[in-house]
Amino acid sequence: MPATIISGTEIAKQIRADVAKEVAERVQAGKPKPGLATVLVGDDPASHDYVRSKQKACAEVGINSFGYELPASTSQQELESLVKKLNDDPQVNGILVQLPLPKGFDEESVLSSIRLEKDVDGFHPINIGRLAQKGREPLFVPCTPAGCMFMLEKYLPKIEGKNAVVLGRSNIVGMPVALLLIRANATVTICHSKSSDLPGIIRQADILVTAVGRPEMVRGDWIKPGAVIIDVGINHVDDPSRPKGYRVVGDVNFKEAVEVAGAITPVPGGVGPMTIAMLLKSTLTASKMANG
Ligand SMILES: Nc1nc2c(c(=O)[nH]1)N[C@@H](CN(C=O)c1ccc(C(=O)N[C@@H](CCC(=O)O)C(=O)O)cc1)CN2
Repeated sequence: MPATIISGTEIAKQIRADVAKEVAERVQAGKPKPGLATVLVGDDPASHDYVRSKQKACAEVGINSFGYELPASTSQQELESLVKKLNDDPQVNGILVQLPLPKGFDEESVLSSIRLEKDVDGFHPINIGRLAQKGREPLFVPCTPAGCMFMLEKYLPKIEGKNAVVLGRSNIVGMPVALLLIRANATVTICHSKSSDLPGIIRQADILVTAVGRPEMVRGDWIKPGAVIIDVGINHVDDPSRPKGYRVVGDVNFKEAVEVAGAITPVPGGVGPMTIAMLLKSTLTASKMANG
């Protein structure tokens, strides 16, 4: 039997509706609207698209968004001064600096300059550090990993004791998702491009999260029958038959994997939409922390 398709689009729609409802109730009760500042540096087209989508999503759920677009020639100091100004702005509950920053910026320093209470992206080194430590709680968790866990928990009632394999070790996805899986009491293996015998490692996975950026790298015969697969990869592959000249595929060969897995996220329409839904949820949480 083919795998259940985990539709991020549908789950995200529900989360967005819940956020919209709560925002409307709060505004009705006299609370201020939540506010998200988006900071975009440079002219990377994908980053522009993502920030536009985030601003549109904010508008749809009643969150104010304040967009800041800076040229790639902006200095580190100018960027951090903007963040500091936003830290002090009571209308801004969350600050999102779109990543990656253009070459030459000290990303860690920029992320560290965001006030912890406004770090809705969860990338502040203190929030990440707390995520990595037992008994410590981050104020916010990075949005894509949070979205992965939300989907996983919906389809797998018990994560505890399962073998989870994370393919990829990026700061944005691989490492934080591995930390979240450990917190959920899974037995976690992180593997990457330098690991030997990737197919052998992946065949042990009851849960597989891929975030490696290699189009359709994971083949169907690498998958343990019944596994739950969360494919975070967004890879553009040339396809002259498509209007844009490319199609978007994940890190997993979907056609093959769907015949073996128990459940799988599609690309597009899987983890991507969850990233933005979790950002809206975190911005609402930040507003509640600030305004009661
Ligand atoms: N500050 C941040 N920067 C980046 C993050 C982040 O969470 N915070 N994540 C990614 C990009 N990203 C959001 O910023 C993002 C990526 C993909 C999607 C999405 O919905 N993708 C669609 C497919 C899009 C396509 O066709 O190309 C899908 O998967 O259905 C949303 C947000 C890096 N930077």
